[in-house]
Amino acid sequence: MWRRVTSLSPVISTSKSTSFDQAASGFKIWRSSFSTETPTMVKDATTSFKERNPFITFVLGGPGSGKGTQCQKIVETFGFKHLSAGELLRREIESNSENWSQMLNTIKEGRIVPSEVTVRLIQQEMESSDNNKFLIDGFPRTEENRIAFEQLIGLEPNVVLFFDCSEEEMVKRVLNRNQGRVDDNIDTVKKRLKVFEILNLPVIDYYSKRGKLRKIDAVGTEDEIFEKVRPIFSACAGK
Ligand SMILES: Nc1ncnc2c1ncn2[C@@H]1O[C@H](COP(=O)(O)OP(=O)(O)O)[C@@H](O)[C@H]1O
Ligand SMILES: O=c1ccn([C@@H]2O[C@H](COP(=O)(O)OP(=O)(O)O)[C@@H](O)[C@H]2O)c(=O)[nH]1
Ligand SMILES: [Mg+2]
Repeated sequence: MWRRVTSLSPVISTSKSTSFDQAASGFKIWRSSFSTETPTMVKDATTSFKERNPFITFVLGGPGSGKGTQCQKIVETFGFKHLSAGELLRREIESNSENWSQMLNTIKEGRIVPSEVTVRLIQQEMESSDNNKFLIDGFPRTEENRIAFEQLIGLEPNVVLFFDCSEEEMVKRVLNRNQGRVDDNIDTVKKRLKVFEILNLPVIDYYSKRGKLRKIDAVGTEDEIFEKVRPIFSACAGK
């Protein structure tokens, strides 16, 4: 029997700290290649980006909960710029960028790429965009991701969407996705669900306590779900 992830005990039983270590493991050497100092040029770009007063939405939910699908609809209706963290990482891998093989292995195992990498990619996309309304899809996936974004970008999201979906439905959707992704197989999906529960739910809880979370029941047709999403943006976009 599958249950909704928000009330689910781990699919593979390990302690929280063990799983966190698993999710973060393998990055010690990789991590050490990143400088902790922010170059002056980057600081200037970040300062001017903040002055643009962007509208930032984080879009969260387990694998297959429909984040990308609903982001597409939000883009069409409300004109946001869609940044999928997973897509940005996949693009990096395809372009054979530095650390591409570690990124690929991390994704294959359903673990989380170091924050510095992901935040840098998101930052580049936001700063080079003419659009000032952003949907950041599939990020932050961990508390560490969240804190890194706040520290490096110096901003918090205006709104956080959470697509709440049963595990049964998420597994079904991921296995039918047919996009040739290395992580859309049953073994990796189980790991991703576990990483979602242990590392992502605390982020969702954090934003819930700060009054920023908009939880959406993600079971139903794509259009039915979008009708629940629409009022959240109509309120701020005047549509
Ligand atoms: N409401 C829905 N009902 C059925 N299938 C859906 C629904 N929303 C999305 N899908 C399909 O499920 C798969 C996963 O959706 P996607 O938007 O990629 O999810 P996520 O980005 O959260 O992993 C895709 O093949 C998509 O077409
Ligand atoms: O901020 C992120 C976003 C994604 N990923 C990795 O990229 C994979 C695919 O993410 P995506 O958001 O594309 O998957 P989805 O939830 O949409 O199925 C994740 O399982 C992680 O391994 C990551 O490490 N950090
Ligand atoms: Mg997606």
